[in-house]
Amino acid sequence: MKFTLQAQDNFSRARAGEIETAHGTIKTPIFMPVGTAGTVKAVHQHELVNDIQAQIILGNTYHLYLRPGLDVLNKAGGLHKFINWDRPILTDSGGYQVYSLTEVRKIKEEGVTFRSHIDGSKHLFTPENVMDTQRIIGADIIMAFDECTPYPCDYNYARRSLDMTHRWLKRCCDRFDSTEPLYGYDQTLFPIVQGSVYKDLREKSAEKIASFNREGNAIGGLSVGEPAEEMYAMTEVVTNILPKEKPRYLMGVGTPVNILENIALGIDMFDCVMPTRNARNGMLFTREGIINIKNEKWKDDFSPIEAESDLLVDQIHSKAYLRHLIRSQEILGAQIASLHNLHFYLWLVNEARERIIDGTFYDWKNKMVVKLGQRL
Ligand SMILES: Nc1nc2cc3nc(NCCc4ccc(CCO)cc4)[nH]c3cc2c(=O)[nH]1
Repeated sequence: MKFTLQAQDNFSRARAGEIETAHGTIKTPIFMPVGTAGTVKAVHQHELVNDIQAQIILGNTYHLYLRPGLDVLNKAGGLHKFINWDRPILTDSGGYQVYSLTEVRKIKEEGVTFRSHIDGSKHLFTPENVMDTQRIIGADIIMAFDECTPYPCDYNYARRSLDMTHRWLKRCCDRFDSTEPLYGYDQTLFPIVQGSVYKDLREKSAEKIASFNREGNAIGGLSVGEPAEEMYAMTEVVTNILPKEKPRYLMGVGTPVNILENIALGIDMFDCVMPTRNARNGMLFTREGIINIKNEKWKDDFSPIEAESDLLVDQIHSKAYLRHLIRSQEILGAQIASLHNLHFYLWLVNEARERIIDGTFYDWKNKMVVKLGQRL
């Protein structure tokens, strides 16, 4: 994997670049649609995801391991072949999903035991077997097995948690560096910075992660309920330390405003379920602000969903029609709203990229942050 920096903003830490992977080049800043179980929910034909020019999609080790399972993925020749997607894929390592999706779980030095949220069966994830699993899935970029430190937590818990994440990272690197890719193309392992909302722990973790000298670095333990100001403060501390010449991936972020503020703090890669998960209950992100399409005020508004958008469904369908579909729980409503939101997120980060390159990012970002935060 190769990262090329193409432009650096003069008034912020924002930068534009390109990441070359075995499945093609990603232009940054980038938003990665979350295709949890091998698809982007409600937008099941990923030809549609193609329409929205998604450059890379995100999968989850936890979900894919449970269903369809490693045997099927191995026989398919990996996830790319299984879902017939020939562009880059990134998989999260499962640490966060076990923490956020399962009740019964135990975290020990060896790893995490948990019960499947699907059928209650018992499983153990360790740094080693999560590396082996991500080799079988075959994503271009894979994540280290970490503990996403819960929020809030006291200082001592955060310190012990990040020390274990660092020990697990060493085990991930040893395993990854001593195994080969299974399908003939290289994969890249990103370590993950933790440290909760404690400045000194974030500095310690960022220095430790940077010392592993991997090809890209991720920031975890944020977008877990902390106030946005805390998120920005921790991102600023960490991007101060992570090497400039490597991509920085802020996990699970976020709202359009979160994304713009973190681009200005030097983040290159984002993922979040928000655009698709919130779309299903009618939350639409637009250039002018947030629309709750179920609101009475759109009942007889026959204007296009978003006239300025170059997405077909935004132009040919009205707000009134989408309101009707969502209120009627029609699948088409979820599909249109999900497509719209994904397209908006991809437009937003591409617009940011172009403005970083032409030097107009900073003023535009400050204007957009005001507009994007308002409820229409
Ligand atoms: N391996 C690893 N993965 C992570 C994924 C994350 N995802 C998040 N936040 C997602 C938060 C999130 C969840 C749901 C919705 C939709 C409902 O409004 C939006 C945001 N934080 C995260 C932290 C980590 C982390 O430390 N380590």
